[in-house]
Amino acid sequence: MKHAPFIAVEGPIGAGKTTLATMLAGELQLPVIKEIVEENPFLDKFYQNMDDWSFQLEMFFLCNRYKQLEDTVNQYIDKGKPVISDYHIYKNLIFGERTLKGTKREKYREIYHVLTDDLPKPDIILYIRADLGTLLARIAKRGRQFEEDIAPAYLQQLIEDYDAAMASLALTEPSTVIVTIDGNQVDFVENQADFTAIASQLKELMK
Ligand SMILES: Nc1ncnc2c1ncn2[C@@H]1O[C@H](COP(=O)(O)OP(=O)(O)O)[C@@H](O)[C@H]1O
Ligand SMILES: Nc1nc2c(ncn2[C@H]2C[C@H](O)[C@@H](COP(=O)(O)O)O2)c(=O)[nH]1
Repeated sequence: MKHAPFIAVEGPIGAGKTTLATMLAGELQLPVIKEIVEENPFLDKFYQNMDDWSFQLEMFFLCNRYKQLEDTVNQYIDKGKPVISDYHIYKNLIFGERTLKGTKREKYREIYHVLTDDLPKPDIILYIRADLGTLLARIAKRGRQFEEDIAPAYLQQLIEDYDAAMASLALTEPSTVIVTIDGNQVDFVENQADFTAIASQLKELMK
């Protein structure tokens, strides 16, 4: 790779993004950028009434990620330092297209493009795919109270949205390497060999 890579771990809710990004950062001695979740004032309200709270929530995520990405550019990318993040800013569009309707969706889409089109995109995406049963089990294991009522149908839609989004990114961002990880079969938490295989593949890609 010509320059120090910007790596993003992606996948639907509970796929293991934060876990994998943190483990890889430790193994490869990389700085890690993590999603701000617990301080989010709208998430619990959103899960109780999506239609009422989706615009506030999506705008909050977008503004937070925009600021985090700006800081990441200044601290790492512009200085030629590699960095790993537990999300790709494109997820704002994945969620926004799913949760927003009508003019709010159109306005949000415009704001997303104005804010992000000129920002650097990850060179490598580690995309963790997992089926509904796996995601529900991991969300339950994580035990966040506000996620107890996540509708399985919403999660299933997001699984499909993520697949479509990664296929679309492969076409629109052809220089991005997308590595798909089967999160149902590959267990980087319990199985050291599985983790080592992912870390080795990433090291090769970073050369
Ligand atoms: N491969 C795995 N096997 C078992 N548990 C996992 C695995 N990946 C993640 N977990 C657990 O599942 C929960 C959700 O993982 P997390 O990394 O928070 O997902 P995400 O960031 O994608 O939402 C956490 O409790 C984590 O410890
Ligand atoms: N509607 C949206 N919800 C989002 C977005 N990003 C994250 N989330 C939710 C999903 C989880 O409940 C929680 C943490 O996300 P993880 O994927 O790290 O588990 O926040 C979003 O952009 N829109």
